[in-house]
Amino acid sequence: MDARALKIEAARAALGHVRDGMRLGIGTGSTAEEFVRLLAEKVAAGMKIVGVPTSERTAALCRELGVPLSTLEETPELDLTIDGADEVDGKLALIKGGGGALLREKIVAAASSRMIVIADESKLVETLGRFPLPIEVNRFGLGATRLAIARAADAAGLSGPLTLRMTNGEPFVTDGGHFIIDASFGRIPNPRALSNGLHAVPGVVEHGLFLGLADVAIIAGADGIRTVHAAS
Ligand SMILES: O=C(CO)[C@H](O)[C@H](O)COP(=O)(O)O
Repeated sequence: MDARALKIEAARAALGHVRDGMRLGIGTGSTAEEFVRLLAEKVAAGMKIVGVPTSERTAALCRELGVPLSTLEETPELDLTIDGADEVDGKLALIKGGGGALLREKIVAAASSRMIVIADESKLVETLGRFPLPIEVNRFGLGATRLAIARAADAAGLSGPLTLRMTNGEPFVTDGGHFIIDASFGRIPNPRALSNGLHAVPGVVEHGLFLGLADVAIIAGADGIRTVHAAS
């Protein structure tokens, strides 16, 4: 099975958790898009849900496919968010933000009673950090923020290149109008310490460590679907 087929399998399994009447957070990325396509089929067949998208990209796909949308202003509490991830560890700590939507993804996940992560098995890791950690930063004071991030990482015992994300020769700009620094720290044995340190940097808007947010991960692999639950 190729990677896309695995993403579809994970998305299909997650769809089994969606019930009529639910208020859904809808993630961003290629795996989340497979979920949107399957969800749209259910909606076309009569399922009543309302979705809050985590990016303009996801919102556009939902509109195109007829998935009804709301906002966190209209619908501030959600029943379930289904989203992809760049890395998932065995305790369901995540790295997200490869698609640049980490801020809205975290706000939506935090507004949800439950979060289900969908991924192919390549995303499952023993320790987070192989994937560079996306850090969303205010455009103002970029040099000072970068230095403060390096110091916060150092205090957590980490170091590595901090690369401003670029697209077509220009800095990548998030839906919120911010920049992203991709931090290649390597293994992150204590994500909580790093998270706390990064949150203390004024120019950091948010980072891609999702800790204590995911309840279930649905991982599709060559041997089938594996469901990982967060320890209660
Ligand atoms: O965090 C994300 C976007 O900000 C995505 O969930 C993450 O990048 C995974 O994407 P994909 O399903 O395309 O591998």
